Amino acid sequence: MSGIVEKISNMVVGEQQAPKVDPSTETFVGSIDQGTTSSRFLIFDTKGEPVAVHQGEFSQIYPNPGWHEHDPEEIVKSVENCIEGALKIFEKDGHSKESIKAVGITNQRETTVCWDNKTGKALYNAIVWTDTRTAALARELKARDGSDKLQDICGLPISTYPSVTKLLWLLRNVEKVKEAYEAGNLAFGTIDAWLTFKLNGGPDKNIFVSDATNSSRTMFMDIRTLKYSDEVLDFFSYEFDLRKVHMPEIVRSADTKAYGQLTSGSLQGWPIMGCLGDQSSALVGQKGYEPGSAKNTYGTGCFLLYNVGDKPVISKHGLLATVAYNFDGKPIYALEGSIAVAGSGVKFLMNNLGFSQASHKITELAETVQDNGGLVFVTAFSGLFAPYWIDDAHGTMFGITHHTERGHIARATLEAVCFQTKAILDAMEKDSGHKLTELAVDGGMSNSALCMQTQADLVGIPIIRPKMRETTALGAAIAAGFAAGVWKDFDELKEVNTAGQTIFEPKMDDASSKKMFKRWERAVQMSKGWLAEEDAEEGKPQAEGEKEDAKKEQEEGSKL
Ligand SMILES: Nc1ncnc2c1ncn2[C@@H]1O[C@H](COP(=O)(O)OP(=O)(O)O)[C@@H](O)[C@H]1O
Ligand SMILES: O=P(O)(O)OC[C@H](O)CO
Repeated sequence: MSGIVEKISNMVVGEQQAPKVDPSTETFVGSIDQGTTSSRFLIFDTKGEPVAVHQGEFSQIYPNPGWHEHDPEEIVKSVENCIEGALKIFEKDGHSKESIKAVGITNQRETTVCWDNKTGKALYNAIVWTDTRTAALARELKARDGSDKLQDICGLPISTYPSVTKLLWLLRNVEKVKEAYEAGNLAFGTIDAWLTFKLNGGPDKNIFVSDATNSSRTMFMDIRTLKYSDEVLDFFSYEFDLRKVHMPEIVRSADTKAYGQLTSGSLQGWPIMGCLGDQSSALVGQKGYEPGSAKNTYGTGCFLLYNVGDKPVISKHGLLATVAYNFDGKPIYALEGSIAVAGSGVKFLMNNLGFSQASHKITELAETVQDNGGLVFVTAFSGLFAPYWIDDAHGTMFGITHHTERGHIARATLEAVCFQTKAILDAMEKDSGHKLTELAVDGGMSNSALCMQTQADLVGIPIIRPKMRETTALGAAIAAGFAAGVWKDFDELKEVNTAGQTIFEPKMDDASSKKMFKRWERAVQMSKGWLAEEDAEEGKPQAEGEKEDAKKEQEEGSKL
């Protein structure tokens, strides 16, 4: 949570009810931000300032090495709690919910949910975008005839990252998913589709939609037509006929009707009018509307999006083509560099290695040393994503000596994201033929000034950090606000979030910066090939019976 939002939450606690403001004199837009580690609901005024927020974390489930799941029902509950929490603050401050004109949704992308479209019940946990259980399956798919043609259609290469491999794994391995498929009741969706379906009350209304920024992360969508691609569906249908799987209708990112409305809670009846995958949303929130503008969001992972205008650019250097937004049927595209581990590396030091209890303390620890002391941490917990796409690496530290302290490890963890960003910018320059002159940043990890200074030093251009860093949520509010007529065009947003920026200018000399990066590149090459074929074999989920047995054994054990 960015500092400014923490202040808003703290200010309100324990304060008296403020005098009521006439709702006809105020206008607000709500934004659901469903991220990888937490959900939030923010309420923005027309200047793009958040006036109320509530955030809640939910369970991260890691059943096997490389597996990462979420409970889809818990995600919905966390969103509902956040709406109630933020609304309480909002009303305590004297505002009325009647002045909230619409709600937008932004969400973690690729994460895959399968549910029964008759009962509305999820059939398995959501498989999270970081999950690498499909490494062997991805290799199998890459070896099939025609696999090299897919990226040109959908913008993404085959890897464990897009939703398709997750769906195929669920069809192969989860009995309930197979049964729903056989019965013709299997619904597949990313988190945006699941949330809109559930927030609309489930099967009764059966609102089943997704916007193109989310659909472009499944591999199923033709990035030019914004429709499901027959060629892609044919390619992936060799074992299961994917046309038998219900997939959401692809709609515009701003729409007055398609997303329906909230059917329960204090905002029951309020319309959902906007939807953007979180990285596209951050680009919109950073006002990256001109071709050539870019943003880098340091959240759980880190994602650099570069606006390429109204035609997709299919990367030749390890980047992805994605939809930036589609407000009016004229889609705008981005080149994307995706880094799997950013803030999750910081959390790993905290939760798994017990380095500290708070994220900012990791930065403080990193500041206790002058430099990385020769240590390089290739944080390939999910393999390495862009621009490398190495799926047979795991996290590896190079250069440990008797000199190495915890501070060096903290520093190397922050630096790993900066190195990958540098590699992505180099690739982007080759793909686009343009060199960026500055980079806008946001996301939790951008709170670390040390990390942002290192970033500026490594890429050699100024890093611009806005004061209000909830730009992801702001993007979805802008999408909903466009549909609701709160804002009419980008010009009206010119002044939003411009005051109080911090600019990190490059300070390191060129030779030292190049030397650091060269050492990183050597480490990346050396991390390749760790996972042998037998390590990458597909895992199986625990069968229901086995789960029960394990539970009983545990209970009996604890009685002894
Ligand atoms: N001062 C800080 N230094 C380093 N990392 C930080 C700092 N503040 C927050 N983070 C990291 O940022 C991440 C949360 O960012 P956020 O944008 O909220 O992510 P998401 O939207 O993916 O849930 C966490 O992993 C957290 O450890
Ligand atoms: O949770 P974040 O902010 O790191 O974003 C997750 C991305 O959408 C995954 O593609």
